[in-house]
Amino acid sequence: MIQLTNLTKMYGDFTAVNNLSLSISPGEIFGLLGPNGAGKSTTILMMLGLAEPTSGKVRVCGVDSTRQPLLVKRRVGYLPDDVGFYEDRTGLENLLYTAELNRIPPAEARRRARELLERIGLKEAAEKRAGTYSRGMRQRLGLADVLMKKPEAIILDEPTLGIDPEGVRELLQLIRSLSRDEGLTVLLSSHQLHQVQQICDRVGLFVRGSLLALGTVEELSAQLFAGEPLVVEAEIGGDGSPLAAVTEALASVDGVLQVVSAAEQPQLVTVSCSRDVTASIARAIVGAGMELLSLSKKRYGLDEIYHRYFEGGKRHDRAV
Ligand SMILES: Nc1ncnc2c1ncn2[C@@H]1O[C@H](COP(=O)(O)OP(=O)(O)OP(=O)(O)O)[C@@H](O)[C@H]1O
Repeated sequence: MIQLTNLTKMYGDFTAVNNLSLSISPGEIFGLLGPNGAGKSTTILMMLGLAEPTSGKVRVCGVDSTRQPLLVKRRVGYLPDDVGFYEDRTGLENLLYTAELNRIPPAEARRRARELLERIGLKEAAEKRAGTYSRGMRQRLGLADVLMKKPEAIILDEPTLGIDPEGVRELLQLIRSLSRDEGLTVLLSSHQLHQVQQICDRVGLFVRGSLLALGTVEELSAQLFAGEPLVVEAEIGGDGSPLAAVTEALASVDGVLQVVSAAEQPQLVTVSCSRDVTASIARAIVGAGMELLSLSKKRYGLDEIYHRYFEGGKRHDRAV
């Protein structure tokens, strides 16, 4: 449904999107994720035919967006991060105006608008002026607006921005159920991984114009943290700091790279290993007469992805 092939966009010497290849299937909900300035909006503009790629190809709904931008616009719904409505017209009137622009016959337009307003939870507010809507209500009206013309795919740029947590939850569930019920392909961009990952079938992590990883959130963490040392955490009973004793006990365990503990939690000893030697660690600690309260493998997940890539932590330069 959406096919990007070696897509690159330069602004002068600056590469905003670097050789991006991506394929999104019909009915899929795909999250294009990345921190501010990653190149998400630039990619979306190229998909919509609103920006010309420096090189590479972009096809949406089988149409070359660069060559036939008007055709793409007819088939794809686009929700920008801040939707413009006629503030002094009601929600319903705004939808009817969109219908008119898309040459939808009046009776059908009215039926569809009412149906959508109910679906998005704005039935009661249908006759209120859009200028009085909250940010969350505006985004939901925006969603109804893009659905008026029955698009095959919708592209949402930062749809959850500025909405309170309950509003975010409602909006995301709405996007998911619309996609499922109508077989709609959804591409959404966000720098809020925690929020959107729950509804995305797959995500692509985009940093400084390059796609660093692609897949489900689990696959993403496996790709991003492959080659990292395995970390095992051991909780040792008793008073005082067991660090010296654990270090000595593990000195002969092949595969152990480093043994550390934090001053504020001396009983919790963190062991970095080049491979999974959890069982040997357990044997060595117990064999040295210490009380092993717990032993667990630390899994890299959303928190680490978030910290490392979205909050400006250490950056990987490996691209897929
Ligand atoms: N018209 C332009 N001219 C020059 N540089 C641009 C232009 N548009 C975007 N950029 C630069 O390209 C990079 C990517 O911008 P883009 O808006 O695509 O990122 P983004 O991931 O959508 O970020 P945000 O979440 O902040 O919108 C940024 O460094 C931005 O400053």
